Amino acid sequence: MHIHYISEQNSILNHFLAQLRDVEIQKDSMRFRKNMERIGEIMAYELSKKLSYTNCSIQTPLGTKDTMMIKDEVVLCSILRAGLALHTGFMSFFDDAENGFVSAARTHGAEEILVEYQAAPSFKDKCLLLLDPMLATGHSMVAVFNQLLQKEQPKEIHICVVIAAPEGIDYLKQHLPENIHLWVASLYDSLNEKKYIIPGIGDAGDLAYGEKL
Ligand SMILES: O=P(O)(O)OC[C@H]1O[C@H](OP(=O)(O)OP(=O)(O)O)[C@H](O)[C@@H]1O
Ligand SMILES: O=c1cc[nH]c(=O)[nH]1
Ligand SMILES: [Mg+2]
Repeated sequence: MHIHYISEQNSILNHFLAQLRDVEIQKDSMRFRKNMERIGEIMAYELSKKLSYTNCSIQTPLGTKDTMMIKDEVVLCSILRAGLALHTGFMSFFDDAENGFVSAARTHGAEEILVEYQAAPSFKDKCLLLLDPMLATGHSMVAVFNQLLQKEQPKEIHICVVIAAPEGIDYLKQHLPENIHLWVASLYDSLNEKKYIIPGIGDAGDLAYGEKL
């Protein structure tokens, strides 16, 4: 698995991650969602550098300009609920991408994952970006991956998360194909006995959309 950390170099990304984590600032759910979006935009830009490109000729009013454009179609697929705000950020940059949504709820202390709702286009021979801000045990991501790829295979796969625990990264390494990319925005988080990421941010879905019953 190719792992890309996008905050190894200091940048304004530090501020957006800090605001996600800040126990006071995160109480403003609009700002929380906006920060997820802005992190999604930064990650989308960094990821775009690793895609395949092909030469296209652009007609201007005064002539033509050869321009390298992204070669493959992109499909953005996020994991409900927390993935939605990250999805908006990616969509703002990959604005001609098709979009898919899959639900995943951790039950019984993250030992079981309930994958129910799935609405996704074909991603055969396309570049599939799987989006979820949190990678704790990795069980949700692997459950969704297996469910999505039951019938067809994409040309390439990029898993995009904001905050990852080492246990989650190891779990993906054990259960997913070698030739996928994992993009991570934060560094140096771990996992507690309740399978929450420490210091983490708390419950991303609840912070973005309200506490679920
Ligand atoms: O790596 P894992 O141990 O599977 O944990 C990560 C998952 O947990 C959270 O979802 P949750 O089940 O809280 O649903 P929500 O996003 O609707 O809050 C988060 O959004 C991830 O999908
Ligand atoms: O810390 C965590 C772990 C899983 N899901 C979350 O939303 N937060
Ligand atoms: Mg949650």
